[in-house]
Amino acid sequence: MPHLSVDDYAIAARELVDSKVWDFVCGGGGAEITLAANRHIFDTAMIRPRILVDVSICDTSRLLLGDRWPSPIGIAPTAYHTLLHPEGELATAQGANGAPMVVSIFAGQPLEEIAKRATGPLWLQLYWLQRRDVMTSLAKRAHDAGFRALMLTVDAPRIGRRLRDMRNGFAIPPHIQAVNLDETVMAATHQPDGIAKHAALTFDQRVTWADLAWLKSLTDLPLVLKGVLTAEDAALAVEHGVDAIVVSNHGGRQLDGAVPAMRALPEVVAAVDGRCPVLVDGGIRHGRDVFVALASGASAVLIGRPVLWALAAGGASGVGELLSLLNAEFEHTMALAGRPRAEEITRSALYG
Ligand SMILES: Cc1cc2nc3c(=O)[nH]c(=O)nc-3n(C[C@H](O)[C@H](O)[C@H](O)COP(=O)(O)O)c2cc1C
Ligand SMILES: CC(C)CC(=O)C(=O)O
Repeated sequence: MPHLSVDDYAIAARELVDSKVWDFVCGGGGAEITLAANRHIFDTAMIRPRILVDVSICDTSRLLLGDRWPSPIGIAPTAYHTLLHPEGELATAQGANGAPMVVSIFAGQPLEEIAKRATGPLWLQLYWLQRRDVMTSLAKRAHDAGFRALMLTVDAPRIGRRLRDMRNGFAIPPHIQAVNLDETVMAATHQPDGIAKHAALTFDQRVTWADLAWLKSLTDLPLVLKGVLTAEDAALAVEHGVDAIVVSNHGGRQLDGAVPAMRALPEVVAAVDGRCPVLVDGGIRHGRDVFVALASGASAVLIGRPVLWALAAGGASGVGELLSLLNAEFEHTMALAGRPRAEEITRSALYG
């Protein structure tokens, strides 16, 4: 059966993936209020289509941090792709078909091997570890392997209370390893509730804005801050020299009750006022959602769980097909909305 929607990948993956891993991937924090709210915004957004416009060519490409992306869709950082497919991030990078991929600090494959299989720009995502020597070495390895940016995730000084994982006693199985970190850093991860335990032991909860200068000094790569949800923090991010912002609540996995990323997006875009690109993630499941995010002021979007579903269902080709589907849906929306160029996807494209 061809996969005609992102949901089709979820249905296919659910058949194949262990139920505890499924809950880890699909679950959120607390009562999953924010997880549901992320989706609700897209389901209620309505487009104002223009008519009698030449839409024979719709340009989906975007220039971001010096790279041309085939579409405004990138792959969000998600840990342990080897939980979903034996080749893990190698398959994802190959299947990206030119789309940018953010590699998680908890990737299951070595950065250098992922770089060899990459088809588009790679960014490396970091959590702030107490072991700064480990961060230094990761940043330098990413730079040397040709990664194009570093991303610091700032919404997880500790891990959200993920009730599904707690009820399941979920632990990362011993054969699944965050191979870019040494075993002493990772030891707690394989115990029950290990993700939260490991983060409590290894993440630095004392980090503040003043520390960003140190991270920036490690390489000449642009720094992207992921997990911004307010105008105040967006303004601080720009003041501290951040090169791009991702408006994100971590796919509803961290603070339950946090504002949906799409609702926070307009105030962040206003505060940034064109000084750096603003990306958004959380709940994007259709090319139409990409259009809505761009019309709300985003420069680009990142996709999390659907990539993992496609990886589980079809490896590299599954990921490639998923991204082609989302891009085709986005291009189709541009055409039927009568907005064939990026600059026409503005707030006026949305109702209300
Ligand atoms: C299984 C899983 C693992 C994740 N791991 C990371 C991670 O290692 N680093 C990070 O910054 N965000 C991580 N995230 C959050 C994603 O980058 C992204 O913010 C979120 O998935 C976007 O929402 P979506 O899944 O609804 O598209 C993870 C999300 C999931 C579902
Ligand atoms: C291993 C986890 C800390 C990765 C993560 O960010 C998540 O599960 O949301």
